[in-house]
Amino acid sequence: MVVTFDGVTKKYGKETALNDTSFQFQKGKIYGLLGPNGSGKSTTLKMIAGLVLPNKGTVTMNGKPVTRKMASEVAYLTELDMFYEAFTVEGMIRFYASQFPDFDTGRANELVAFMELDGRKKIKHLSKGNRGRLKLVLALSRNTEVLLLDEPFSGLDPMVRDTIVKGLLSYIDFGHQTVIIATHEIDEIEAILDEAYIISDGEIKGHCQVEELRESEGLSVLQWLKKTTKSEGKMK
Ligand SMILES: Nc1ncnc2c1ncn2[C@@H]1O[C@H](COP(=O)(O)OP(=O)(O)OP(=O)(O)O)[C@@H](O)[C@H]1O
Repeated sequence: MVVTFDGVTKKYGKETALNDTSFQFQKGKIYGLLGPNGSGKSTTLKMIAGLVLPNKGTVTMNGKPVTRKMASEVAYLTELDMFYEAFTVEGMIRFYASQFPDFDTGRANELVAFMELDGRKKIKHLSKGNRGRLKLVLALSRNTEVLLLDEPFSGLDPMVRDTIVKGLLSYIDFGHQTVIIATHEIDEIEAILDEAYIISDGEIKGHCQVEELRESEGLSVLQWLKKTTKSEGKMK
């Protein structure tokens, strides 16, 4: 699935989240969406998921405009709704299986074991980090053409982040899925990214092919980000 932003502006009242922005995400690649707080990363993901519509310009998937009805081709990792607090982890997996025909219950159970989650625990009794793990289980168990991960590692113990990030790779459908990860945890995901965009003040300030950046400029993504934005203090 090719996702294209063409001259997109999104305003929330007087606040401009995206300002006449054009960029593209290609099929089968993993993208990092980087930038300071409030730069428009979450808004970008919400627009692909059809949860927020542009004031100007178009967001398309394979040339078709994204509509408010969340496209079935998109899995969007977001906060778990209060509605689910009384569900157990296993109950949540059953619920997702009933809601999404593309949901792979076998993979979800594997991921629950990989993430060392207790399937019988209620969501309201999970720690923040374990809620984060459950959200990843749910997002990675969908067989969608687009996978959107908004701060997927927030709340995760830094000791296990690395293992989890590496483990994620085995659950991403390479060549088929377009994966977009909005994050400040650049060090952790650097190894899995194909490309990255820097977004700041609602505008694209940089785009790189990660391997090329390493080979031709000898820069890590974090170094490139710092060089491009010259605003290290803004990053976590
Ligand atoms: N529902 C909303 N109502 C009003 N303003 C909003 C809303 N959502 C986002 N904004 C504003 O739009 C701008 C972009 O926000 P967005 O959440 O997309 O940024 P972000 O890059 O994801 O930030 P962070 O890294 O802090 O999560 C910010 O100025 C934010 O305050």
